[in-house]
Amino acid sequence: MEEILTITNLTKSYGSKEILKGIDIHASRGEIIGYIGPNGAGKSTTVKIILGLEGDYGGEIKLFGENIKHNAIDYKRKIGYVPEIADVYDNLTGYEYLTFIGQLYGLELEEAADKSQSLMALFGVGEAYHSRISSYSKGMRQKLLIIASLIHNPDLLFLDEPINGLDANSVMIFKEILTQLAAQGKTIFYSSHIMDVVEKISSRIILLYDGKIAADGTFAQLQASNAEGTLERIFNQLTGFHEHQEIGEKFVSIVQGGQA
Ligand SMILES: Nc1ncnc2c1ncn2[C@@H]1O[C@H](COP(=O)(O)OP(=O)(O)OP(=O)(O)O)[C@@H](O)[C@H]1O
Repeated sequence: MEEILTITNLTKSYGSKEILKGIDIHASRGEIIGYIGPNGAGKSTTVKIILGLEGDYGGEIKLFGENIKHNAIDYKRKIGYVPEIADVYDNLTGYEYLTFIGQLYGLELEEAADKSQSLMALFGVGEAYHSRISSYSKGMRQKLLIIASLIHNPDLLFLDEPINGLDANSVMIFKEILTQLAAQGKTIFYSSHIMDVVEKISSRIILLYDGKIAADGTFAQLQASNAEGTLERIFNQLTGFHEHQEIGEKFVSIVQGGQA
């Protein structure tokens, strides 16, 4: 299988805080990798390093066979990214934003416009194409971000909580899009805390915990070597967490004026 992304012994610190303590990740063509871990584990940090948005790291990252340190610009054309929190230019219309992004990636205006309009229509937001983004609902903005990440037909896609705000029908469409993209040989990194979605769509799941890769395998493999049952239970087990009931009870008690 052609290796698209190879991360070897990646380390990253912020000040004296070690976030990534030497992680190894291999991703091949056509894989959908569910990249999970507790809040603050370093998932976004990993993605930002791969995208070249964070420079100061240890270890080696190869994309499409080349070390990203030696090939600073070219590889970015082959990557799409849906950030968890995005600064979208509110004053632009959907048309202006998407054609701007498309042209940044080297598309001609007409091609970018045709693609954008068709993709917005398919996602059920075609009538908002010429409206300002400031008037979009949360889900409409998310659809815009998804389209913007795909407009240049990237080979590698990084998605951070991509279905945030999407309604149930749109989630079904989006899952189908991911399945089709993977079948076309695209590689997808899917970061999310919604465990049942990760469980269903990922061909492989990687769990980042305490700066290291705590698990890496198919859902079936994770079940075989950890808890049987859902990915949520496997996540609880691998992160050593069992106190949800106790914490929830204390929380409600304090809300109601009781003792901690
Ligand atoms: N620019 C920064 N300066 C200092 N610390 C940072 C910076 N960016 C991230 N961190 C710290 O690095 C750690 C990892 O953050 P990161 O955003 O990668 O986590 P995450 O796994 O994506 O979390 P979440 O699931 O909550 O989105 C956190 O402790 C965070 O406070």
